[in-house]
Amino acid sequence: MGEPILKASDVPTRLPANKDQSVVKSGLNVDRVTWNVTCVSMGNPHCITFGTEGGQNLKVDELRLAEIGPKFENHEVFPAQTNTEFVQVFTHSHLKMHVWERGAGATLACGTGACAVVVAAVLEGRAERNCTVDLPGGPLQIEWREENNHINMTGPAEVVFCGSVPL
Ligand SMILES: N[C@H](CCC[C@H](N)C(=O)O)C(=O)O
Repeated sequence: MGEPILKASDVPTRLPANKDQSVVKSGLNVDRVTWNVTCVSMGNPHCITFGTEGGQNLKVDELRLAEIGPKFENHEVFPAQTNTEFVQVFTHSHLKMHVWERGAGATLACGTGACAVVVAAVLEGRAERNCTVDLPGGPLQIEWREENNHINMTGPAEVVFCGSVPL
C-alpha cells in the first residue's frame, strides 16, 4: 500500500502540527466535544480517532456513524474533506474499526483506512506494527514495516455487489 504521509499540509489538514509536522492525538472539536485524532494520508486523507478527550475506549458498534461521520468529513480543518476511522482497541495487535468514507459514507471495508488506522495506533503507542483490523466486511492483516516504511495489507477479496450502468 506504499508509505504513509504524515506532514499535516500534505494530508491535508489545518490542525496544528507537532514539531515533526505530524498531527498525532490532536484535539478536534465536533459538536462541542473534543475528539483525539491522528491524521494520515495514504494518498487520500484519513482522520483516525480512538475516542474523545478523557473518554472511555470507543465501542464502535454503539456509535451513531451516519450522524457523526459527515461532521468529520466536512470539518473546516480538512480542506479536501476526509475519510474517518473510529477505532476500538482489543489488544496491541487486534483492532476494530468503522469507517465513514469521504463521498460515500459508511462502507463495509476500506483498505487505505485500515492501513491508516495501524499507522495511527502505532504513533499513539496503542498497538504494534502488525495488527488484525476487524471491519464490518471482515478482518484484514496490516503490517507497517519498520525497515522500509511500507505497509502491507493481507486479506480476502469478496464480491458484495453486481450491477450494470446504462451509458
Ligand atoms: N475505498 C478505498 C478508499 C477510498 C477512499 C475515498 N473515500 C477517498 O476519499 O479517497 C480503499 O479501500 O482504500
